[in-house]
Amino acid sequence: MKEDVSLERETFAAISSPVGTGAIGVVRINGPESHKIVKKLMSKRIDDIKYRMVYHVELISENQIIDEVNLVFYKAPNSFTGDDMVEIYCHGGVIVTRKVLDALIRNGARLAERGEFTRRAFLNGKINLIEAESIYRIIEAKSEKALKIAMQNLKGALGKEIEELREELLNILAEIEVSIDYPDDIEIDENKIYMKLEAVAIKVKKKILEGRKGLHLSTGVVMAIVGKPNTGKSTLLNRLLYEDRAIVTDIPGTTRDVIKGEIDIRGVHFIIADTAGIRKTEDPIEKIGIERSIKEIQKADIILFVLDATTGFTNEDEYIYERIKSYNYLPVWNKIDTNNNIKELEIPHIEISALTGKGIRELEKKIVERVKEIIESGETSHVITYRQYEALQRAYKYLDNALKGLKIGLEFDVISIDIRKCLEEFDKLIGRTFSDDLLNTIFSNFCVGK
Ligand SMILES: Nc1nc2c(c(=O)[nH]1)N(C=O)[C@@H](CNc1ccc(C(=O)N[C@@H](CCC(=O)O)C(=O)O)cc1)CN2
Ligand SMILES: Nc1nc2c(ncn2[C@@H]2O[C@H](COP(=O)(O)OP(=O)(O)OP(=O)(O)O)[C@@H](O)[C@H]2O)c(=O)[nH]1
Ligand SMILES: [Mg+2]
Repeated sequence: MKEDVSLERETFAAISSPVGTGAIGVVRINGPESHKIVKKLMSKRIDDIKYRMVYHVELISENQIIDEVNLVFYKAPNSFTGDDMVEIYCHGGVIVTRKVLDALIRNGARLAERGEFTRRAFLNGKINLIEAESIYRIIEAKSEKALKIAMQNLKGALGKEIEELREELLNILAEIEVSIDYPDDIEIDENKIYMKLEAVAIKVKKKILEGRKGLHLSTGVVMAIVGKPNTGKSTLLNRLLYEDRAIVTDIPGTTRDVIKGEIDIRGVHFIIADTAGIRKTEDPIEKIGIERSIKEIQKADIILFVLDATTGFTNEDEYIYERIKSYNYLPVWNKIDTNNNIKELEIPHIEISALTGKGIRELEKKIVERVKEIIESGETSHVITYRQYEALQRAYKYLDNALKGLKIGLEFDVISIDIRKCLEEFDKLIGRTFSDDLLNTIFSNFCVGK
């Protein structure tokens, strides 16, 4: 249904300035009909419109003046989107911007979807996918550092590095393929191939390690609250967020899905995920919830392992401990306001009452100490989205496979499969290849009008 409309009416419009009152509001219209639609509304008739020039006119619809505005016409492909486009600078009121938008819609445009202007810029080859993502990060940046790496990416930082790695891999692949095609004529130096491939792998690995820091700076530190059912995880989430976000009951298995909240703790931005209590269960919904908890463990930079002082350390805790011990976790004994059964663990732990708030400040301090080590160590890379991070991880996996294959003397045609897979990941990362689903996921984060 939605798609039919967009095919029918390719020209779309949106308010691009923030909702609210401001000195000036910006309304944009993009697509083949955009010039015609705006001209219809102009008080002056201008026959040979000059592009990228500011016109001062009144917009008139149904004999009523909508507003006195400035206008700029852009002619494809010389616009932000690469399409025909018009920018309208009107007065910045909530009603007046909406009336300008209404007039455009009534004259044949449709409403833009989230991120659709930027999406057009990507589809028209004006920017690559990493640059599109960096525009979003620029808008969302909450610190100067975050803004700086996003801005460097808009100027192609990560994209260029990936293009270079891609070239190196293509060269290696070419050498290998020649030897596959002409096995008798070409003598290939396997050692040299190995070293070239290893050099690429090392660079990718470095990107991944540094990428973690880039992610922290631009999105926040991911903290998962994990434990068996009923230990007070949701109570703790609410306490840390200063907000009644998650449902709390005394029934074990209350939280079914991952519940997230964001907050600054001592100057560090955290994304906190409260998870379903982990236990063996036959309940199909709870099972899915627990699978999600396990996924959050893998994504987290720090895990709060919540233990219940009223039960002590049980077999269920042991089961979870086995799953998290290789990650960065912090044991937290909760409910110390009650008679407690705290068993000393070898590792340092923290004691709190999520209910009364006792020990929470110390917990926050400990958490920040732990993550500061990660945040402040090493270089920053230009990886600024989880998508980019995961693509690099997959790329590395294929390179590693290829290297292992070379070591044990696999045939070149087998090695070349892994190299191609890695190239595919690079292509997806930059957006050289993409699916509608991927674009929908990326641009659905944007605001309308961007
Ligand atoms: N008024 C206005 N300000 C804005 C934007 C916008 O779309 N409109 N931007 C939106 O994000 C950012 C600037 N980015 C822009 C990127 C490309 C083009 C553009 O017109 N590109 C043409 C011409 C290039 C040239 O002559 O330099 C092109 O690529 O062909 C404009 C703005 C921030 N400020
Ligand atoms: N006495 C005491 N009770 C607490 C404390 N924290 C949580 N509780 C109680 O423990 C029960 C479970 O709390 P929840 O926060 O729902 O526990 P949960 O770990 O999220 O449970 P699931 O979502 O089922 O895994 C509730 O009755 C809470 O009021 C605490 O510090 N002291
Ligand atoms: Mg819960």
